Amino acid sequence: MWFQLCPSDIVHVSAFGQHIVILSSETAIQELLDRRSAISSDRPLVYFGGELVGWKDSVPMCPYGARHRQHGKLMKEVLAPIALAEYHAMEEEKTVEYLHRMSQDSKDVAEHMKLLIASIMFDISHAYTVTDRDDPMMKLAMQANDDFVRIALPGAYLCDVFPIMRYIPEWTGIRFKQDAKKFRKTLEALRDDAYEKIKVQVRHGTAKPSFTQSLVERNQNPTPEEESIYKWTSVAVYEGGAETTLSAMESFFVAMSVYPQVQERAHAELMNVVGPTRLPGFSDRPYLPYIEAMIQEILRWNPVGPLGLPHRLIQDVIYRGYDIPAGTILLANSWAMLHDPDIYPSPFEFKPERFLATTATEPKLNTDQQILNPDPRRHAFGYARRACPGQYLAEDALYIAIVRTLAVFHIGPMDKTKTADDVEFAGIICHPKSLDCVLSPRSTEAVSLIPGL
Ligand code: HEM
Repeated sequence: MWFQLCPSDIVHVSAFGQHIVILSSETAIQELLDRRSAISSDRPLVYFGGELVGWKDSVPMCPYGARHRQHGKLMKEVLAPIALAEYHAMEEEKTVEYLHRMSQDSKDVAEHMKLLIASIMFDISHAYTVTDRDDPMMKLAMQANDDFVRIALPGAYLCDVFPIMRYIPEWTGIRFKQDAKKFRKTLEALRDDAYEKIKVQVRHGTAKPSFTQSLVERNQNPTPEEESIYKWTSVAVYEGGAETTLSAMESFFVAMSVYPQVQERAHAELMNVVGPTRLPGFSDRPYLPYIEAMIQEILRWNPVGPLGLPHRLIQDVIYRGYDIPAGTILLANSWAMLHDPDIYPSPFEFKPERFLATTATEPKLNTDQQILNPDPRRHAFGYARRACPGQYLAEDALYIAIVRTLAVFHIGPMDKTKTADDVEFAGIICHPKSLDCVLSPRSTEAVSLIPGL
């Protein structure tokens, strides 16, 4: 492995012939990912995940080209603004079910959140109702997600670095082949089971409206390639959306438990705008600037994907006089950019007000004339042609879960001595190391806002 001297805003690591370049400035990202998106919109096809497990056919991982464009068109359809508005009523309903569960047992916050997010994503993709934490479809999807997180890092398995190892036969009992077989089985079940059921329902005229049902109905004699794209795109709604939105929700709970003053200000805004006699809904959103700023701060404070997902260069590039060869994996260090103290003063503090309109006397530019506190979603949702297609659905889900939780519950730390300095996050999809917060009803009146209680 070697490192070499390169422009200060990129780090070039090379190991066993594989080049990885980490981009740590806005300029590097603009130059290498945004402007040159045509040559950096590919994904690295890591042998283990891509080839052996089969991720190479899915939206997040497939190479750039006709298949990706087709995926993209379908994703735009299910996530179009008009479709997102149609999901609002369902999201409000699912949030009420979540409040019910939380009011009965407020201990396992992460489990309640998983269930809420899975129920929203599966309703959109398959009109499938997730019942409880033992739901078979949710378990399958979570397993596939765990497998993905394990294998998504280039080089996670030795056979990625030494492709010759792929020829070691399975009967030798070698670990990576056994793992691959298990992961592939889970992934194929997730891709096929629910889709095949909906196909039968469409034939019998009993399918409920959903994204998958619309894909099956529009083309009842698809080619194998078309059908494969339909299946992978419908799975992408859950696979792209669940773990990521969950990570952001977990950051919200952690932030509220260690920044009580932020929680109280957000609650006060809710009381001013919505009042204590009803639950907040989507129609209140334009009138809640502090909550909106809080969503931005959640995405900045603990970016869900600190290094995003890897891109791959398809041709040689020169960046500030420095040669970067084709095949290089590009990683955007979004975390560094969202914690740059020259751009986001006091970057480790959770301060939603940094995104509110400042007074005339407050500076908007730093001494280098760079804009202070720009919208973090520029980095949080990735870049160019591979940018996240689910951004607005994610923000809707975060908004409704946040406002309704705050309207009914108070969030506090399990351990009262815990402060913001004790909070730690880890992972390529970044989760807090522990989610030790407790929820208690704000008041009897607040709990009585939950319909049906
Ligand atoms: C807070 C929630 C979310 C965050 C922070 C997030 C972030 C990201 C990031 C950083 C990428 C990589 C972009 C790149 O490589 O440049 C990505 C890709 C992707 N996201 Fe999201 N995401 C979220 C929610 C969602 C949701 C709700 C969906 C689907 C409904 C979704 C679907 C996808 C897909 C399909 C890709 C792959 C895009 C491609 O390669 O063409 N994401 N997301």
